Formats: sequence, structure tokens, C-alpha cells
Amino acid sequence: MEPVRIAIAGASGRMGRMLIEAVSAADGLVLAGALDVAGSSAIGHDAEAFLGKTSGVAITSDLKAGLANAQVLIDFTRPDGTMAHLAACEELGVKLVIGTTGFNEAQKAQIAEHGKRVAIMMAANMSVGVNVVLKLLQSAARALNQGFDIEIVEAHHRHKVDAPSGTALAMGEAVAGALGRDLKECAVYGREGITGERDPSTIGFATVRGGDIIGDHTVLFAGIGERIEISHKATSRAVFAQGALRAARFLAGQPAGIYGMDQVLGF
Ligand SMILES: NC(=O)C1=CN([C@@H]2O[C@H](COP(=O)(O)OP(=O)(O)OC[C@H]3O[C@@H](n4cnc5c(N)ncnc54)[C@H](OP(=O)(O)O)[C@@H]3O)[C@@H](O)[C@H]2O)C=CC1
Ligand SMILES: O=C(O)C1=N[C@H](C(=O)O)C[C@H](O)C1
Repeated sequence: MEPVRIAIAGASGRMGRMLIEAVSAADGLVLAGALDVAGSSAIGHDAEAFLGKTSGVAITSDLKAGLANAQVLIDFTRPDGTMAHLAACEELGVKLVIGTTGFNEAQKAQIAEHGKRVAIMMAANMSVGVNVVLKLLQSAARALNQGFDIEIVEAHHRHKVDAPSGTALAMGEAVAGALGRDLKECAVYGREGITGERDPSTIGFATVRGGDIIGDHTVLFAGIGERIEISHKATSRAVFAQGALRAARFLAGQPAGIYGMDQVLGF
């Protein structure tokens, strides 16, 4: 079988490099393009140079050139970058795995619109563990729907630019959905000053940023006399990269539509 031809956006980023290394080591996938922003010092360099290898794929900011030979683009960049990549992917018939987080409502609506014409897999967290936790949270929330206050705490490295994390928001959506609540109406993002007593219908979020923390998430169900904590801790970005490669293999065979990690993993 022919290998799936993969392009990587944000090629010099933390996840971009992890993805290039993972594609290089994977069976059935081949690196076919590498993108980064204009002005990046990575432009023009071989995509695998940081591994001490030569792939023959030069990093470019020219979207058409970078996508010309690709079937699937994997994008872990910034929301503005993803939106530009999405338009180019649709024009060139390239499928898109989106790992970027921090989209606003208008951008999410545009992604849904593109999904009518191009195959897109989008997930704020591509690790198997977090996607299992999302399922566990739904069961826990249904069982603990009375008398338990729900708080979500996440911690990431000092370079992360969006908060709360996409994963924390996905966990909030999972819990709110299971309880029949709308996260937009019940989320409380941080507290300060004279806040008054806790409203039991709310879901609270707290954010920690520091050092090189790859990604820790805990959902706390706090009752009277007992509490439950469901936690996930990533200790390597490789888990996100491996999930993205599974998603790319899955997406290569799919028609236009918006897909989630649960479909990729067969949950
Ligand atoms: N879904 C998941 O499983 C995971 C998601 N993420 C998400 O992936 C994203 C990237 O994370 P990370 O790799 O740590 O970030 P980095 O900052 O390390 O990398 C981002 C890359 O994207 C490039 N970039 C920045 N702005 C643009 C733009 N406007 N257009 C195109 N490219 C751009 C950067 O270039 P330059 O450095 O030159 O600015 C860099 O190469 C974040 O949104 C993060 O939350 C991260 C891990 C897992
Ligand atoms: O920026 C990161 O690093 C991560 N971002 C994702 C998120 O916002 O949830 C996933 C993971 O936690 C790492």
C-alpha cells in the first residue's frame, strides 16, 4: 500500500518537531511537506535537520508549495495560522488534523463550515489517556449529579499562550453535557476578591503556568465528607504526536466532515 503523504504545519514548534520525528519513525507515513511562518529562522532548512537527518523536504511559508504533495496536513500552530491553512487545504483537496487550541466562537463556526467540503479531525488533546478520561467524566458526572461541586484544574509550561487549556474546556464540555448544563452559562474562570459563596450549578476552572509541565488536568468532584479527583498527567508530547498520526491515517480514508478523537480511537 502507498504511504500516506503527511505535511506538518508549525514545523519548528514543540509539537511540530515531535510530529516530524514521529512521522520519520512511522511505517506507512511519509513526510511530504513542512510549513512555518514567514520570517521564521527555520524557513529553507531541511525539516529533519534538527534530527541530524535529511528528508529532502525544505520548510516553507508558501502554503501551496508546502501542501502540493500532501494528502493530510497536521496542524499544531495558532488559531490564525490554522484558519489560513484550512482555506489552503480546502482549495488543494488536502485533509486536515487540527491540534491547535484557543479558537474563538467565530473561528469554530468557520471550521464547521469548511467541514462540509473537506475532511477535518479536530481534538484539543490527542492522547489516548485524555480521551478515556473524557468518557470517565461523563459517567462520573451523571452518577454525582447532586451534592458535588465540580472544579477543573490544569497546569502547563510557561510558554503556553491560551487559558484555560483546550483539554480543560473539553473536560468542562463533557461534564456539563452529561449534567444537561450549557458550559457557556455555568463556567467560572478564576476567582478573586469577595466572590460570595459558591453557586452549586457552576463549573470552576483554575489555571497554573510554569516551567516545563507538559500537561496536567484534574477534575474534582467535591462533596460533603468525600471528594473524587480524576486526573491525567502527560509526561511526554509523544502521546499527542502518536494520536495525531492515528488521526491522519484515519482521515486519509474519510470523506468531508468533522471528526473527533473518539471516532479515530473507535470509542
Ligand atoms: N491537541 C493536542 O493534543 C495538543 C495541542 N497542542 C496545541 O498545539 C498548539 C501548538 O503548541 P506548541 O507546539 O507547544 O507551540 P509552539 O509555539 O512550540 O509551536 C507553534 C508553531 O506554530 C508556528 N506559528 C505560530 N503562529 C503561526 C501562524 N500564525 N501561522 C502559522 N504558524 C504559526 C510557530 O512558529 P514560530 O515559532 O516561528 O512563531 C511554531 O512553529 C497550541 O495551540 C497547543 O495548545 C499542544 C499539544 C497537544
Ligand atoms: O499547549 C500545550 O502544550 C498543550 N495544549 C493542549 C491543550 O490546550 O489542552 C493539550 C495539552 O495539554 C498540551
